[in-house]
Amino acid sequence: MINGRVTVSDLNKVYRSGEEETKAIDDLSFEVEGGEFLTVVGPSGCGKSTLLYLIAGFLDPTSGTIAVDGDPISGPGTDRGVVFQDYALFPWRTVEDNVMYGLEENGADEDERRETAQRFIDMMGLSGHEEKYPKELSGGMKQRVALARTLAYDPKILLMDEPFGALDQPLRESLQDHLLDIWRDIGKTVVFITHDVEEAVYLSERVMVMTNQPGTRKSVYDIDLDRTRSREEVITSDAFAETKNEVWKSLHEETQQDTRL
Ligand SMILES: Nc1ncnc2c1ncn2[C@@H]1O[C@H](COP(=O)(O)OP(=O)(O)OP(=O)(O)O)[C@@H](O)[C@H]1O
Repeated sequence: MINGRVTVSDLNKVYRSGEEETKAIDDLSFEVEGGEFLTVVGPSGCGKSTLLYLIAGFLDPTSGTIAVDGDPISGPGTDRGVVFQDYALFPWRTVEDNVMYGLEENGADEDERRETAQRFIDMMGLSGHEEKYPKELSGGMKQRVALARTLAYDPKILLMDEPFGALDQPLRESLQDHLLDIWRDIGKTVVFITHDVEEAVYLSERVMVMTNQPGTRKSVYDIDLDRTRSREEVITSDAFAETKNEVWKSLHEETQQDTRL
């Protein structure tokens, strides 16, 4: 059964260090359908990464629940895979060994693991680079290794924290298209975080805009674009421009109120 529905209910997160309290997430509720691509945008510091780490199970909520297919989570699990902006690869492992890492726990023998890793290395266009180390790779290649490593252990849900934020525009666009192809092929739920409204609208089926800190849901947009068309046709269409403007306006209202600026 492939599903991957994420249900966030009455979520609150307060960070405490000594006397100081920071309320990062305030009473946030939303649902992501199995197989859906949802992007979260919001002002800096509104709690986007916190939200992703809570869904990943790396952090515990102060109150509220997060459920996957109806079961409340109580920590990290292989049903959820995280891709970070800074790749988080093991520098001492080759590309192949990085991709094989997530498979080491699941009981498959070495040949099986190698075969699975190779499939995802090929899928990400990294064939021929199996024996290289992260320091020998470009940023775009490192991010493709990180994505291959996460996809290889077959999580139902991909949690992506500004994964293309460190890349230049052409690489960013090429990885966005690659991600969309993979998402269409293998049907994962994606929760994607970005600062970039154009990226959000281009990639997603829905975009959620968060308020200023403490972050909660401000607005949600259904993105209704003809996905059978090329990037150029989509990006230059009136529908794209209109949707992008709406999302931008909603986000801009929040950044205008940011007292730290
Ligand atoms: N470990 C921590 N201890 C205390 N406060 C924290 C901690 N991590 C985050 N915060 C605070 O919680 C709030 C939300 O942070 P978070 O990193 O989730 O926001 P963000 O929306 O991802 O920001 P950005 O877009 O700038 O990356 C911020 O005010 C931040 O300073």
